Amino acid sequence: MSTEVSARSAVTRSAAERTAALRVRDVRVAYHRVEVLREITLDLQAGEWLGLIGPNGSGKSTLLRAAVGLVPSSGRFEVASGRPPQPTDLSLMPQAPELPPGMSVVEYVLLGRTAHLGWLGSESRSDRQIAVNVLRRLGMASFADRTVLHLSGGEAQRVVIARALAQQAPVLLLDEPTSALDLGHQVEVLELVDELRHEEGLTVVAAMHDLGIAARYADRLALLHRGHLMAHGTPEQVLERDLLSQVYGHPLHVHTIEGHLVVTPAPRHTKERS
Ligand SMILES: Nc1ncnc2c1ncn2[C@@H]1O[C@H](COP(=O)(O)OP(=O)(O)OP(=O)(O)O)[C@@H](O)[C@H]1O
Repeated sequence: MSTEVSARSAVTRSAAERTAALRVRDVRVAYHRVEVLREITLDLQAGEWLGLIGPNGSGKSTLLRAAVGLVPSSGRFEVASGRPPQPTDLSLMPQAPELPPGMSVVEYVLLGRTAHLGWLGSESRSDRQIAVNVLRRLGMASFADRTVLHLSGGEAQRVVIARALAQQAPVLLLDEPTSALDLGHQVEVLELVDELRHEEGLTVVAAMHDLGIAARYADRLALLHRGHLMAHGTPEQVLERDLLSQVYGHPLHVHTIEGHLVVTPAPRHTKERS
């Protein structure tokens, strides 16, 4: 079942395609001949936030990794001008990157500038300033000279986000960016990304497991299940109780609390007392 919720006219669709920051066309990925992404087609407008949701193993990371060429795919990814993405077009914050031992935080964040350096080029003072500014905006300026291996899980995750932001690509791909963060830091990071979206027209694709948080920040959600795009639309359209219960394999409730969507598991069936 595929639910493309918004039916647009052909005229509107071609206009939207022209302004898309990222187009995904019939993308398929197979690992060892087992297909894990099947005919994914999506358009992302400049400045839009797309939330990528779905159970474990549904294909979220694979889609993000395929977009930056880390896994081979068939079909097409295209950026605004209709060409395939170059390293400066898309920035991926991977789910669990290895942090190089012996590297300081600021050196690690500077790796985000690599896509902007020429062959054998080295970082300039302005690259360093960009890295320091990103760390400052994430409240991590005082960590700049610490070694990356001596960070807590949440601190390390924020440093990985800093590296992705330092790349200053127009499209930011975040793979579970806040899974290791406490509530305060979750909001801080997501608000910063949202600010950059509004200030600089950054386009965001964020894979997240917390459906309520995903709904709060995303303009649209894309729900993956076993490599299929099951639903695609506004959070109100996609966070539908029966669909989510089917996809997640457990009865779920969808509530609206103080204007925000919240998804909770239904309590397990308990035996009625006789
Ligand atoms: N390198 C690989 N080799 C073989 N199979 C892989 C590889 N990477 C991922 N897979 C498989 O591809 C499918 C999709 O995985 P993927 O990591 O994209 O899912 P996900 O939605 O990001 O999951 P999660 O929410 O658990 O991070 C899974 O069945 C997974 O086991």
